[in-house]
Amino acid sequence: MSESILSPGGARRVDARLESAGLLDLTMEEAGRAVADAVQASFPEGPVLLLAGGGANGGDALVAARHLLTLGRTVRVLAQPSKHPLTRLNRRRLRATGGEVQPLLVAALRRASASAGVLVDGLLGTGFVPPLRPALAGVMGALNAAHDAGVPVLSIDLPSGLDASSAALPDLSVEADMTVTLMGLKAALLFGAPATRAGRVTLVPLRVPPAWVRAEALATRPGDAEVAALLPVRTTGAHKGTAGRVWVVGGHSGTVGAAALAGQGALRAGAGLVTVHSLADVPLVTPELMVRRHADWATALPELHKGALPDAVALGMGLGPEAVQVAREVLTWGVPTVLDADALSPELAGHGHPQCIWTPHPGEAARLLGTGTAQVTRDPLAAARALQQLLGGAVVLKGGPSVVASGGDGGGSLTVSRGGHPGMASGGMGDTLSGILAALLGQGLDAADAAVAGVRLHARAGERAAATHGYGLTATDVSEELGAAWRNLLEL
Ligand SMILES: NC(=O)C1=CN([C@@H]2O[C@H](COP(=O)(O)OP(=O)(O)OC[C@H]3O[C@@H](n4cnc5c(N)ncnc54)[C@H](O)[C@@H]3O)[C@@H](O)[C@H]2O)[C@@H](O)CC1
Repeated sequence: MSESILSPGGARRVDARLESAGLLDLTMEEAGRAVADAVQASFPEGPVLLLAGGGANGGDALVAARHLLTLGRTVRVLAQPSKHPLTRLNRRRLRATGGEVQPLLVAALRRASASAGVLVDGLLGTGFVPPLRPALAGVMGALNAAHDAGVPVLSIDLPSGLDASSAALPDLSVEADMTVTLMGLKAALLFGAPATRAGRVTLVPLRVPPAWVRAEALATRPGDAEVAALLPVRTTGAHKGTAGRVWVVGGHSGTVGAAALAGQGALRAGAGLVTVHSLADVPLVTPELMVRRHADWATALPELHKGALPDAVALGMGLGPEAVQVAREVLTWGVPTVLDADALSPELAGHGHPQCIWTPHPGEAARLLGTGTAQVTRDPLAAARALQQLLGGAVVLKGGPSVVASGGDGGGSLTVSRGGHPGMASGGMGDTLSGILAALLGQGLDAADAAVAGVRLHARAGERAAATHGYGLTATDVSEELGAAWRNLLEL
């Protein structure tokens, strides 16, 4: 199932629709109940200490407290005063069912947390507008101190203090072991240092009309079954000429391995015939790979153009200083093309076509956009969208997780990949990905589908290889798991 990623503004607009339909009370009830269920399932022992802020995030905590009470748990609630009508209503409901609500004071929090089995953070959700007001800073400091002392913390919607739409870490935010996020994912739960504050994230979609949420989604995160549906299917009559002919254009003195890895990735992602074109001597990492060494590109490219062109090209991996010139010419062929590494230059903006996939990492993205890497990593969704507008085709902004932006009617789409492994942070991984993407283009996928499927395939292969190699993972290990990763996606 595809999951939606919501901005605070998007969540607010769904909220407004729920309110005008008279459903907001039921939604808060469902949210609070889901939080109580998560507490029961993951933290079944000891008293539950719930902290409720003044907004609807606090309202969710009050609903959770009522359910936990009726389940027989010992419950302690510390709450800020609230003007929110539903939060006030749920405070009355909690009291009416025997729950006590005390003021949210640092001293009371310190006392109660000493014996708590779990602490529930319902202070701030998507309604938080930075910067944090000092009154809550002391409370959050005491909450984090309890966490450091070993009390597990469950945050509602997102850890308090995080800006839902930003991947930048604020000075102070709650450190959670688990986050129950509501209706849709939030960018802060997926990217950068804020994501590490959230612990294990569980999405509770809530029974809200899916179309309302989809209409507000900044981006989606496709499920594996949806990715599997994009993968090419062969007929029994398939042969090497119909399974995609891929050219890898890359490699230079000292960086020939990059082209070889891309070639290997393409073969392992199902390409029928893969030829590496280079000015350098490319090692035959896989004997099935064909290699053509050229004297110079000025002569080689027109010659190649005169013959049968391939179904897809991967270009730029270790290609060196001539990459932009080579890319300019290859792009005129109109063949589906993956542009990576040295070919990721702002000079190529306007030279691409709809069947191009551009694959920058954050540093390359910053260079393309004329900005800093920090700006790219602070908001990878916005950066991916801006790159797609600059370059056209599909863009894979690589990272953990990667973002795919593609064009099209209605403004195109943004998807966030799932999975992968930190062991994939090693040289050559991007080269393998370029080969995979070219193989999928060569097997007939369009740029957007190839990008989404290829990134997930790469991540899944990385997960498999990491099970054996951990942080010692190499790009070759990932390539070797590609066939099994493909099977895993299909076997769901
Ligand atoms: N449809 C939805 O969007 C749903 C939302 N729900 C909950 O509602 C939350 C959003 O509720 P709200 O919009 O009421 O907002 P929040 O409850 O997230 O935040 C508002 C509260 O935070 C305080 N606050 C804001 N900025 C602050 C700052 N800089 N320093 C200190 N305090 C600050 C405000 O004074 C107010 O008390 C979600 O995160 C989620 O937990 C759920 O009830 C389920 C349905």
